[in-house]
Amino acid sequence: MHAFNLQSRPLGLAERLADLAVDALIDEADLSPKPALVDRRGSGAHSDLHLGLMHASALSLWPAFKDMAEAAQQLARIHLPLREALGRSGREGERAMLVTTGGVNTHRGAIWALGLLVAAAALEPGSRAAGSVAWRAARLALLEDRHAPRPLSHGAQVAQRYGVGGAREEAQQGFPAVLQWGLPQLRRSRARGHGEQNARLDALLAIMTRLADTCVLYRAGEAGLRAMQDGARAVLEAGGSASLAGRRRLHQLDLQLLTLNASPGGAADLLAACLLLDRIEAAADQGAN
Ligand SMILES: CC(C)(COP(=O)(O)OP(=O)(O)OC[C@H]1O[C@@H](n2cnc3c(N)ncnc32)[C@H](O[C@H]2O[C@H](COP(=O)(O)OP(=O)(O)OP(=O)(O)O)[C@@H](O)[C@H]2O)[C@@H]1O)[C@@H](O)C(=O)NCCC(=O)NCCS
Ligand SMILES: Nc1ncnc2[nH]cnc12
Repeated sequence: MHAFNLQSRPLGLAERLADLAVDALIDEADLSPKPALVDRRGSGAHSDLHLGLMHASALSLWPAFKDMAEAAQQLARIHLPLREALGRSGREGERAMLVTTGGVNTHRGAIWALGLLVAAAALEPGSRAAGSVAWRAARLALLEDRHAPRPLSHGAQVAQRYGVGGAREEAQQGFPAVLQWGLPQLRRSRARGHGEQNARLDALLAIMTRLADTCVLYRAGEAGLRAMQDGARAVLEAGGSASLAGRRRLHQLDLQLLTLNASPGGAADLLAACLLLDRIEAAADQGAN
């Protein structure tokens, strides 16, 4: 079911992609129990976030995602004018998010990742394999938007301090955390019959085993990042979130990350990217265009 399918006229491609992106964000927010993140149980390591705010934020981004997909359809190739059009829509999306949340950053990384992916999918509607979409998104991310402000963001501070590439590099490399870890784990856990919610949790954990999450680094340094990566690996090695041993480990990881104030917000964004790519590919399998 999609958030905006209430109108009677058939939806265009850009609208359907925006629906899929918003759905992926809402499904990520709802997924529970996620370690130290906002979910149905509560606010995790965040004092300024809650589930209703995550939903409202996701819904506020629909016009920006639609605009990005439309720009890709209209400009129809990977070049600077498209990259800069995406930057404008992305900044417009950030403004809408901040108005909706009263100034709280809920989805900055997600606007970037899902925006690029939505545009990449709209560029070539017949080519929706996850790897192909991510590769086009990477080529877009490699173009330098001349109008992008360069604030000393948390990500930029962490990049200077620890020499990690963060959200920008993850996109420029074609979303390896999603393509190599999240998506294969999602599909493996589904194939083992673990149930959709457990498969999504396992995909999040698989992303957490590898990601240099700048949110975690900013809040909890390298010790926090190690705790996130090692703890996520321990859950998967114990059998994943569908097993009793894995659930016990997941509970321990939740407590540990809460103690460290280490929220894996970047991994959460990339889980949403993973769900989006999975659905775009499934739409292709069903012959949608
Ligand atoms: C290119 C940008 C993504 C800017 O990147 P930069 O690193 O400079 O900026 P940040 O503001 O730090 O945002 C990056 C967000 O990306 C997520 N993330 C973190 N690590 C990774 C990773 N390795 N790979 C992918 N994604 C990652 C993460 O987002 C989540 O965390 C957010 C909360 O973070 P923060 O504000 O630090 O919050 P708190 O710790 O809670 O702070 P306090 O409240 O405690 O103070 C949350 O929003 C999640 O989404 C990082 O935060 C891009 O934004 C950009 O250039 N935009 C310009 C517009 C544009 O061109 N758009 C293109 C449209 S396609
Ligand atoms: N569920 C979540 N909790 C906290 N930060 C997030 N950023 C994106 N999704 C998030």
